[in-house]
Amino acid sequence: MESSRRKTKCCSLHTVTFLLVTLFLVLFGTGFRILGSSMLGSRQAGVGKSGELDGLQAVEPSRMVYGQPKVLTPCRSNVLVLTPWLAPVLWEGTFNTDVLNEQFRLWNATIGLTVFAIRKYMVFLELFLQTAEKYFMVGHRVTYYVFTDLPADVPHVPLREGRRVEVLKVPGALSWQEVSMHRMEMISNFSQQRFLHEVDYLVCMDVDMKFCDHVGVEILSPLFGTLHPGFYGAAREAFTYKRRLQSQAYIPRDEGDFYYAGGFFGGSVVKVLQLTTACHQAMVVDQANGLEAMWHDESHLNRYLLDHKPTKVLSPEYLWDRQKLGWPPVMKKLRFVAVPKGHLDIRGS
Ligand SMILES: CC(=O)N[C@H]1[C@@H](OP(=O)(O)OP(=O)(O)OC[C@H]2O[C@@H](n3ccc(=O)[nH]c3=O)[C@H](O)[C@@H]2O)O[C@H](CO)[C@H](O)[C@@H]1O
Ligand SMILES: [Mn+2]
Repeated sequence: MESSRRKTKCCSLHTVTFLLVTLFLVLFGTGFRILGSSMLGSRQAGVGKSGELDGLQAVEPSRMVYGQPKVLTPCRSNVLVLTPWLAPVLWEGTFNTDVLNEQFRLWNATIGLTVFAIRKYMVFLELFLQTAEKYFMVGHRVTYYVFTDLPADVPHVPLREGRRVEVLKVPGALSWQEVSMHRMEMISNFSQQRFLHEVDYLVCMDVDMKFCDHVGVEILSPLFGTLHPGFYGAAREAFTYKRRLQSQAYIPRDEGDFYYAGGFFGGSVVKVLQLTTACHQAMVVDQANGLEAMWHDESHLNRYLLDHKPTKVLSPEYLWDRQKLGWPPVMKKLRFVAVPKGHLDIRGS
């Protein structure tokens, strides 16, 4: 009797000890993991505190745990993930945001975003900036370059740390086609004067849009374009390229890789400077010859990106129109979508 009670006592003592040890290990383990992940940046960037070794400093190797890329299991089987010139095509499921963020944070790159809000298009700017603060390059340094004829009307949107708005005053008395086309000229001029000295990358976007999901450093590359949502499944003959032989934007029917959208392109400042300068010059030549491409700047962008292959191509997840196109299952995320606009109303002066 006595021995069985002692046995029970002994057992419960063991159980308590076991539980305490387990609790200690779990807490210690979790604490260590939290500490480890929060220290990842500093460990990668520098040296451990106790890392003095005979006057030499020992650098702890960085450690990051994430799912293994599987050689025999393609990340997406129903979409093109690589162009014939080996540029990645960005779709949800093809990249790991944590890995990319870690790489870019070490480098501390600054991203410039150019957006035009001229005349009535100012109405789109507040939602654009608010949603950009939620989804665009979160955790990185961002400068929004707002080109406008109405500097006093630029909304004051609360910004995260390391982010700012720069207002650039430009003339406003242009038709909407002219505004759209003059963007190339203005981005080119400001790239030379300022952007080259202020930011590492430029991302150029339409303003009549809002962010709905993550758009991060995965897009950054020397030169990138975005698949137009209306043509990603179409044959090249159906693309609305400029088909007049005399135009600088001319593309024959048996040429063309993709139809890129005018509303989202970018790259390093040098590459964007080259692109916008070339497109602007091509438009000047066309104008002198009495030609205006049907899709204006977009036609010239397409000609340029055919000759200068982009180093990354963004899928239509990055530029979508839900009103026109719904939400097909191939789009796992809709990241940046059109805000409906009454064309005649908004485009009038
Ligand atoms: C999503 C997309 O790929 N859009 C392209 C498409 O039409 P969109 O119909 O999207 O062109 P749009 O009316 O949005 O004009 C392009 C952009 O120019 C700016 N703007 C325009 C007029 C104005 O009065 N004030 C002003 O600020 C504004 O930033 C606007 O977002 O084709 C255009 C050329 O025809 C451009 O290539 C656009 O980038
Ligand atoms: Mn637009």
